[in-house]
Amino acid sequence: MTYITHINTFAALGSGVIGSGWVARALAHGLDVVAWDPAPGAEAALRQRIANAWPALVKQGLAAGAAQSRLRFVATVEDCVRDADFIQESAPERLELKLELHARISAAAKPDALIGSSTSGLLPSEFYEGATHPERCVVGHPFNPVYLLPLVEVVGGRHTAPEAIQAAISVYENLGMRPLHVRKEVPGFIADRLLEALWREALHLVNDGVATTGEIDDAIRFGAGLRWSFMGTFLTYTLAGGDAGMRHFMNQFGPALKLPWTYLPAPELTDTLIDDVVAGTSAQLGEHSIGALERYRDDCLLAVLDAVRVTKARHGMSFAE
Ligand SMILES: NC(=O)C1=CN([C@@H]2O[C@H](COP(=O)(O)OP(=O)(O)OC[C@H]3O[C@@H](n4cnc5c(N)ncnc54)[C@H](O)[C@@H]3O)[C@@H](O)[C@H]2O)C=CC1
Ligand SMILES: C[N+](C)(C)CC(=O)CC(=O)[O-]
Repeated sequence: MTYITHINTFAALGSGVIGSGWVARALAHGLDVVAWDPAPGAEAALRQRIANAWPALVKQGLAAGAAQSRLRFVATVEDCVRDADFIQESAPERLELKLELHARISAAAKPDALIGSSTSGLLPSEFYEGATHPERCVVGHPFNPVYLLPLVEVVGGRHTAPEAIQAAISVYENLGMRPLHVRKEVPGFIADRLLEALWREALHLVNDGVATTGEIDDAIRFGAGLRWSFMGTFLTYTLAGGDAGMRHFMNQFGPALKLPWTYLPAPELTDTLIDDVVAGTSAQLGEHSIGALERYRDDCLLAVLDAVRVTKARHGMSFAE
């Protein structure tokens, strides 16, 4: 089976925070967009959100023919999806609601139109259970604001065809995104599992009176947050091991996982796990030396710091705010 990957018409169901972000991204890429949301006043709210996002999209660069006027708001699910080449659902995070909605969407859609859900963690095998042609149904989990952040996690369910995953990846790439195929259908996928661990600890810190929410946010935005924009945790910690890299880092800081600093259970640091981590980070290092990556990291940090400073000043803020 082949799926539609050359998209002219993008359908968006649910036009809240995430749905409106998808609409903005699709419009900025020069597509026709059809949207549906059952809430009273949803169309006006959507158009307002798009207008608010548009200056950033103009700055980023619009595709030829991109226009806010290419958005059409319709009255039913069926009108929204009937002629769509690609469908993205961003309805509330409730299993029963998504189950019922996807049965309706998939029954009315073209059989070769891919269907993506923005869910943050519900499992596609569960909420696509009643779908027609479930083999073309995937999760495409985006990050807020959807019109600027590139990451989209692509997850298949029990019935999803491997070709549908590849086709969805190709569609998201054409929308300027950076798809990440989550190969196992696990709750929270990859990114939210990481974010939730941080979030849970942040709430413990507040609950225990250790720090205010502002202090906790400062702990992120003046430290790890700056480097996370260009280097992930594994490679960052490889550099933190000095010239000896990840194996030295694991020897030195691995035992602290058992103290424990967090309220979450730590994984067993088996030889296999350490070897896998070392092998993975070695592959990430490739031909680069630690020194070269340190220069790259520092260069990036300076550029990010400068960008943040200049942007804050433009908005009337000091760097420390
Ligand atoms: N807010 C976030 O940071 C992120 C949310 N998501 C996911 O995106 C989805 C939507 O979340 P948000 O946009 O944050 O929620 P939201 O509450 O901002 O928007 C949900 C929209 O769905 C509409 N709606 C209500 N019943 C509906 C139905 N039966 N069918 C279609 N639409 C319906 C509501 O009127 C509302 O406009 C959820 O699955 C959520 O897990 C994914 C990534 C990030
Ligand atoms: C809070 N959240 C789980 C809905 C967040 C996400 O899913 C991704 C994001 O934008 O942080």
